Amino acid sequence: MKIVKFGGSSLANGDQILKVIKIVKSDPARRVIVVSAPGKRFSGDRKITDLLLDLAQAVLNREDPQDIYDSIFQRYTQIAAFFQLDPEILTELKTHLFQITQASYPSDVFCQAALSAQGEYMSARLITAVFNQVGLKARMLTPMAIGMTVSKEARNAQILPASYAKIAQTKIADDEIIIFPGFFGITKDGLINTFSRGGSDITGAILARGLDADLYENFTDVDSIYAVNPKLVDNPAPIHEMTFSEMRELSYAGFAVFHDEAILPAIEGNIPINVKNTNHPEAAGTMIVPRARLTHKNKITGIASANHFQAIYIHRYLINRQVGFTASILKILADLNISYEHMPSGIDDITIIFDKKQLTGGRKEKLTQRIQEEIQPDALEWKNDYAIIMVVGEGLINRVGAMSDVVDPMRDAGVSLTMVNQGASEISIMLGVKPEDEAKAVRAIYDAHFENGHAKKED
Ligand SMILES: Nc1ncnc2c1ncn2[C@@H]1O[C@H](COP(=O)(O)OP(=O)(O)O)[C@@H](O)[C@H]1O
Ligand SMILES: N[C@@H](CC(=O)OP(=O)(O)O)C(=O)O
Repeated sequence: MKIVKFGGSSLANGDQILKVIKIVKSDPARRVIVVSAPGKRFSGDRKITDLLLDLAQAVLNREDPQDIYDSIFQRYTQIAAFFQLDPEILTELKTHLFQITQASYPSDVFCQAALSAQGEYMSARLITAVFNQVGLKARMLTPMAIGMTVSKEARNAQILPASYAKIAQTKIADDEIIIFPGFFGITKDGLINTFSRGGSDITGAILARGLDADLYENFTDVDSIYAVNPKLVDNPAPIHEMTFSEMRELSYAGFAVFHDEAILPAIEGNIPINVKNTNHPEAAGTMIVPRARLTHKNKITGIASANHFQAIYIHRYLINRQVGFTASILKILADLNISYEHMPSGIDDITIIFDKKQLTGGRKEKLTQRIQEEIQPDALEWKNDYAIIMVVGEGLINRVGAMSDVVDPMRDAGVSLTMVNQGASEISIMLGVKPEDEAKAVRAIYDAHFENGHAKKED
C-alpha cells in the first residue's frame, strides 16, 4: 500500500485536482490520500492556510471577518462548481467553519491552530465528494477518528508515540480510498493542534508508519528535489536518490520542499519516500531511502541555506578549564524555556545559535541579562541576523579535502565565514555567513561542483 500526500499546489484549483484524480486512478496501490489546503495558484496568490490565520486574527480582534470568509469560500466554491458538486456541501462547510470560530479556546494560539487546520479539513471533505463524483469509492477519515493524538505545544505539535498502535487498527476496505486531512492532530484533551507550517508532510509520514505502508509518495510542483533551491539557481541538478539523513539535514536548513520533521516516522517505519511532481507524474522524482539501500554515494548531494537565526557569541578566558561552564548556560536556557540550534565552541569562546522564533517576547533580553550576571563573560555580542549554509553528502564521510571543496569556492567568491562546523554530523559541513552573503555562498559552492544540471565529472 502507498500513502500519497498532495501539497497545496496540487490542490489549488479544479485543473490541478483533475491531475490528482488521474494519478490516484493510475495505481491501485494508492489507497490513502493525505490532502493539504488549497495553495497558491499563481505567484502573489494567497494560501488558504494564510487566509484562515487572517480569519483567526480578525476573530480574536473582534473585527468583521466577512471579507476573509468570502475570499476563503470563493476558492472552495470554484472547486465545487468545477466538479458540479451539490452546493449543499458548501453550506455545510460554511456552518462548520463558523462553529469553529465560535468555540472557546484555552489561548489565542489554540484558536489560530483550530482555524488554520480547517483548510485541510474542508479540503478533505471536498476531495472526498469530488472522488465519489468521478466514480472513485472514497471515505474521509480524520485524526479524531483514528486516534492520531499530538502534543500540546500549540501550532508546533508532535505526534504522541502511543498513536501508532491506534492508527494501525484502522480498517480500510479493499475497494475504498481513504482521504485524510493533513497538518493537524488532536490533543489528549480533545483540542485541535497543528504541526508547524508545511506539516501535511508530517501527517503523510505518520500514516505511512502507522499503516506500515510500502512507500510514501509526496506529490508537489517540482520534478525532483534539486541539489540547490531552484529559486537560487537556474536548471539545478536533480537528486535522484538520497538518504533519510541527507534529507533531514537539507530540509532542516531550508529545502522547503519536504518538512524536516516528516523524516523521523519514515525512519522509524523504514519506509522509503518518493517526492514526485503532480504536473509531471511520469518523472521518477527523488527517492529518499535508508543508507543501506543507497545505490550511489554523492560527494555533495545538496547545498541548503536558511537565515532565520540569531547568534550570541560569548568569550571568557579558560572556558576549557571551567568544569560545568556549558551546564550553567544550558540551565539558563532551560529556565527561560529556550531551545538552541547549534553550539560550536573554542577554547575561550562559545557561540550559541537560535531560531529567531525562540527569542521573542522579551526572552532575548532576559537571556542576555542572566548570562551577564551568572556567566560574567569577558565579551558578549549578539549577531542579530545569522545565516547558515549546510553542505550535505554521504560521500563527505571521512573524505580528505572535503573542507577545502566547500571553503575554497567561498573564498574565491569573497564570502567571509563566521563559523564552520564539521564533525558534529558526519555527512554535513555547516557554515555561518552574513545573510547578505547567503545566496552568493550557495551559488559559489554549487558552481564549483555542478554544471549544466549535473555533478561535475571529477566529483
Ligand atoms: N532543493 C529544492 N528542490 C526542489 N524544490 C525546492 C528546493 N528548495 C526549495 N524548494 C521549493 O519547494 C517548493 C515545493 O514545496 P511546497 O511549496 O511546500 O509544495 P506543496 O504545495 O506541494 O506542499 C518548490 O516549488 C520549490 O520552490
Ligand atoms: N496548509 C499548511 C500545511 C501544508 O503542509 O501545506 P503544503 O502541503 O501546501 O505545504 C501550510 O500551509 O502550512
